Amino acid sequence: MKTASNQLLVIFGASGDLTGRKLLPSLYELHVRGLLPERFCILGAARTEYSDDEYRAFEKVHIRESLKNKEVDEAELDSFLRRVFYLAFDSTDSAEYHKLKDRIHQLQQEQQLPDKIIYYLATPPVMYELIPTCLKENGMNVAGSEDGWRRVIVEKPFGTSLESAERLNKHLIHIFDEKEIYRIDHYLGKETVQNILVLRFSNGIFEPLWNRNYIDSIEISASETLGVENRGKYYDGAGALRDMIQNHLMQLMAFTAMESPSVFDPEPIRDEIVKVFRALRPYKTHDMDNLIVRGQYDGYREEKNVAPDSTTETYVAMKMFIDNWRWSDVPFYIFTGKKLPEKSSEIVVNFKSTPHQLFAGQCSGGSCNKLIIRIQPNESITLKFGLKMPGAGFTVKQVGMDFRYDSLSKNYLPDAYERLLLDAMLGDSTLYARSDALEASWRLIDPILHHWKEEGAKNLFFYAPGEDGPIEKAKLGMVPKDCPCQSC
Ligand SMILES: NC(=O)C1=CN([C@@H]2O[C@H](COP(=O)(O)OP(=O)(O)OC[C@H]3O[C@@H](n4cnc5c(N)ncnc54)[C@H](OP(=O)(O)O)[C@@H]3O)[C@@H](O)[C@H]2O)C=CC1
Ligand SMILES: O=C1O[C@H](COP(=O)(O)O)[C@@H](O)[C@H](O)[C@H]1O
Repeated sequence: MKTASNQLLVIFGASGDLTGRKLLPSLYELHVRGLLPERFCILGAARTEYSDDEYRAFEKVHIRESLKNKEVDEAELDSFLRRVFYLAFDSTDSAEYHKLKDRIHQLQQEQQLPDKIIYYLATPPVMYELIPTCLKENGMNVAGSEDGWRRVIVEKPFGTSLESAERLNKHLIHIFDEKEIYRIDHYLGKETVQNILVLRFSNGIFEPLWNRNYIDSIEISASETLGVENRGKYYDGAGALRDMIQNHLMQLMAFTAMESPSVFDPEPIRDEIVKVFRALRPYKTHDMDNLIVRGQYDGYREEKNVAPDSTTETYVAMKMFIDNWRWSDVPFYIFTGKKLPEKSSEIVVNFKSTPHQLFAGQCSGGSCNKLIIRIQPNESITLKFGLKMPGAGFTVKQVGMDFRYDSLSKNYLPDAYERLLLDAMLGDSTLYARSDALEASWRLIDPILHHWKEEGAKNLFFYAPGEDGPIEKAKLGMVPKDCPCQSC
C-alpha cells in the first residue's frame, strides 16, 4: 500500500459540524490504523476563539460522539489530538491571512513538516471562491520549494447551477492547477460504491449481460428517514435535486453505466464518467412533468429556517435515459427523499424476463432476475432468481443469493471520508469529481430547476412523513405492475 508523504492539513471551518462529525473522526481512524504519515499535523481555522488545548477538548467530545459504537482508546485519542492545532481568524479577510501564514510557518519549523499543504474548505459555500482568492493574494496557493505542493479540497455543494459551477471551476483553475483541486462527493468514498467497479470489471459473468439486450431497467435510490434537521437554511435554497441527485446519485449512475476504462487510473476513469453524463438525454420542457415527480413532506414548511410557503422539494423521482449504444431506451429510475419509511441507498438492476413464461408464479412484465447492490445500511449484494417451490407442481418462488459485507467481519469498513481524505493526501483524485463531469451533470439539472421555478407549487405533491409516494412513482412506471410472482 502507498503511504502519504509528510504534510499539513489546514481545515477552514474547523469549528463546524462537518469537521467535528466527519473530518476529525475519520482522521482519528486513519491515525489509529497507522495510515497517516509520520509527520502530519492538522491546523483548524475558524473565527471562534480557542487555544490549541481548548479546541482539542472541544473536538474530543465530537470524536467520541461520532465513534459512539466503537471503543475509543483514550491514549490513542490523546496522541491523535497532539497532532491538532487551531488558529482563530476571519478567513473572509485577506488582510488577516498573515496570521495563517505565520502559524503554518511556525508549525512547519516546529514539527519539521515539508512545504506540502492541503487546504480543506469546510466552510459555508459562499466562501469557496473567497478563501482561494485570499490564499492567492497572500502567495499561499503555490509551494515555496521544488518538492512542495498545494492541494485544495472543496466540499459540496459545488455551485447551485450550471453557471455558478462553471464560475467556481474557472475561479479555482485560475488559482490552482486542475490536478490540485479535489471536489468531494462523499458517496464515491463508500466502499460499496467503489465495489460497483470491481463487481463489473473483475468478473466475466456480469459484463456480457450489462446492456440493453438483457437489462430491462435500473433503479438507483437513496431514501432517508430524517428530515432537514438543523439545515433548513441551506436545504430550503437547495432541495433534493441539488442536494442528492446532481451529485451523489448521478455519480452512482455513472459508475453503473460507464464503459470500462482501459487502465485503472484516475483520468481514464473520469473520462468514462463524463461520457455517461454527456450521453444523458436532456429533458424537453413538455416531458418534465411526465418523467419527473417532486414532493414535499408534510410539516417541512414549519421546519426552522424554512419559508412558510416553500416549494422546495424533499423528494424527487425521475426517469432518465442514456442515449448511447449500450443503454439506448433502458430507463434509469433515480429517486431520493427525506422522511421516508427507511434509510436505504441501493442500485437495483432489473434483468429482462424470459421470452415465454412456462410456470405459474413466474414474473411476466419486467423480471424477477435482479441484482441488488445495497450501498447502505446492511451493505450487501444479492442476486434474485426464480426456483421451484418444493412439492407438487411447478410453482416458481423468488430466492436470493446473498453476499453481505459483514461476513468479511475481520475487514474494517472505513467511513467514506477516511478513504477520500487519504486519497487526497496520496494525490489520488480517482474518487473526486472532475470539472467537466460536474458541469455536464449541471447541464441536465439546470433546465429542471428553471421549469420548477416557473411552476411554483404546481405538480408538487405532499406526502406524510413515513410514506414513500408510491402513486407518484408508479406514474413513471417504476413500481412493478401486479406480477404473478407476488414477490418482486
Ligand atoms: N455538515 C455536513 O454533514 C455536511 C456539510 N457539507 C458542507 O460542508 C460545509 C460546512 O458545513 P457545516 O460544517 O455543516 O457548516 P457549519 O455552519 O457547521 O460550519 C461552518 C464553519 O465555517 C466557519 N466560518 C464561517 N464563517 C467564517 C469566517 N468568516 N471566517 C472563518 N470561519 C468561518 C464557522 O466557524 P466560526 O463561526 O467559528 O467562524 C464553522 O467552523 C458546507 O459547505 C456544507 O455544505 C457537505 C456535506 C455534509
Ligand atoms: O450530502 C448529503 O448526504 C446526506 C446523505 O448521506 P448518507 O451518506 O447518509 O447517505 C444527506 O442527508 C444530506 O442532505 C446531503 O447534503
